[in-house]
Amino acid sequence: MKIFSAQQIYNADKFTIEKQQITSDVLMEQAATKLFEWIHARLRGTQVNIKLFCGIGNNGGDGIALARLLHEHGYSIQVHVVNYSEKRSKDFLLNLERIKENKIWPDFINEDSDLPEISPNDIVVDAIFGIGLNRTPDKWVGRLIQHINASQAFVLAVDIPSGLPMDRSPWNTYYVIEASYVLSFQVPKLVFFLPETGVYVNQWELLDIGLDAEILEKTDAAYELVGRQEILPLYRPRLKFSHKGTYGHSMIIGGSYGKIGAVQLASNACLTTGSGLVTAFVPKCGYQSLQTSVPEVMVLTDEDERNISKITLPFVPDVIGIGMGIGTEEKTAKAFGNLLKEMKAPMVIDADALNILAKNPKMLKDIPEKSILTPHPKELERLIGAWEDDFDKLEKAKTFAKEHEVILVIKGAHTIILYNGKGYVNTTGNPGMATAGSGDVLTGIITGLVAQGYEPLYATIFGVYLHGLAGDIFASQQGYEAVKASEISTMIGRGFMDILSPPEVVEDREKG
Ligand SMILES: NC(=O)C1=CN([C@@H]2O[C@H](COP(=O)(O)OP(=O)(O)OC[C@H]3O[C@@H](n4cnc5c(N)ncnc54)[C@H](O)[C@@H]3O)[C@@H](O)[C@H]2O)[C@@H](O)CC1
Ligand SMILES: Nc1ncnc2c1ncn2[C@@H]1O[C@H](COP(=O)(O)OP(=O)(O)O)[C@@H](O)[C@H]1O
Ligand SMILES: [K+]
Repeated sequence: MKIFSAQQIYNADKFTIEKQQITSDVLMEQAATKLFEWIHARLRGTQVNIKLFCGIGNNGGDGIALARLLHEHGYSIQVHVVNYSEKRSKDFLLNLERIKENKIWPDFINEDSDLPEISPNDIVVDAIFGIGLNRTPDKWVGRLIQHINASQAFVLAVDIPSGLPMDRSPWNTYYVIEASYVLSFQVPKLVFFLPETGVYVNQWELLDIGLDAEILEKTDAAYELVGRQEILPLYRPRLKFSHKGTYGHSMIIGGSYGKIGAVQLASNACLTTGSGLVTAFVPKCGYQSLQTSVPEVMVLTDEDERNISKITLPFVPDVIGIGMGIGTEEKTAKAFGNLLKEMKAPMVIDADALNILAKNPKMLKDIPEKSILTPHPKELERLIGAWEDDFDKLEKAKTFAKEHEVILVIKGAHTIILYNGKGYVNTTGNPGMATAGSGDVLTGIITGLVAQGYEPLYATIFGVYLHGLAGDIFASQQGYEAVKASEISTMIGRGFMDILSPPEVVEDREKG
């Protein structure tokens, strides 16, 4: 699903109005009706105080129109107009007139007004600012936002939590609504998925307000949200008359004394994802434990006992996954540098192999085309330098990925994959996966998919999704705390089954 910028949403808005020959207030009414239906389906007339805080732009207009619909259906409402500017939008004013015709008299909050009381049992509708926010809210509006956040009431944000800009981190982190739930119009917003801004969102859901399909289709979005719908077409079925050679030979290179488990995790995940053959290359000390723990994996050893010092491959693998537990010793860095020069097929580069690259930027030019780099935030910083905020990070990372022609995976709660100027935002995974070795499993999964013939970009998108899904399935059975990297691998098979199962079973995963 495409993620639009604010400007693209305004364009889609305008296009819809022109093509469908409607007026803009009709679109607002559609939006308000969808909001109303969502609330009504859950409350079913329950008597609870609904306090609507409405700005003076179109987000506020949505709020006012919603208030009218709630009132018409017998709900107890109070409308507070947050009067932060003289420049009221046309459709806000129209809806203000309509609500007055219904004998509802909003309370106007200005700079010197007392803040209205909010009980923890109230429902607050946040329609103060929408996607039009372009500067920090005034102090008194900020105080109101803090007052709402302190109320403990359920806060339903319209379109986007007020105070959250669409294209940068907030100017003042206290001046942003901490929404309990966000009902967002038509398309997801990038800020929902970034660590600095996603914290204000909690849960979100999209409402289809009828923006024209043609404009949604033809707009090129810089980011795409990856759900099951995007994943299923990437799946490559296993063929009846295939053999293990059909599914590729993966090489997993890594480990050092005390860190052989990382290779074990990656090799096991690689096999479980379907790689036909897997060979691990480790320092001598890893031989026995690997042979015993993952019997399906073939093992080659370095001449060095504790570290990788010279990588000699007796065959040409289809793909190499490298870096887990490998360390950053001088001799290891040299061996990795030589391998980069020799290898033509794409590699999946992780962990200390990334740290070696960061320390030796000259090596970057030797990375095989369409290789996949999987840094966590600290490793990313070593590669691309410090950033100002999440948007700056994405821009810097995009530039890096383009310059070196690699697929860059920024790992996190919503892992983002960058390639050739475009971003793919993952939707699976959970905080249980913040655990030792879960990155090693991801490297194994992606390597296993490349081995089977998935295009590197698709292998990455599919692999990141599958990894998170396997973690989600495990967590749904045993809870977040019990998620261990090795347990994620045990659910890879269930993950595939989930991806291939009929849609109604997995519908709930499409929400945030
Ligand atoms: N296509 C869509 O998705 C539709 C969007 N609609 C609503 O329209 C909203 C966008 O409306 P607007 O463009 O009117 O913008 P907002 O309602 O977000 O903000 C109102 C205006 O306030 C001004 N402003 C920005 N930052 C400010 C600040 N810190 N202090 C004071 N004033 C500030 C700006 O001039 C802005 O246009 C969406 O979020 C959505 O709720 C709906 O009405 C229907 C259609
Ligand atoms: N809060 C979270 N929500 C979802 N996924 C997470 C979260 N924290 C970590 N992960 C995932 O777990 C993996 C951790 O990788 P990494 O930090 O490299 O672990 P390690 O180095 O221990 O192997 C990544 O795929 C990341 O996206
Ligand atoms: K809002």
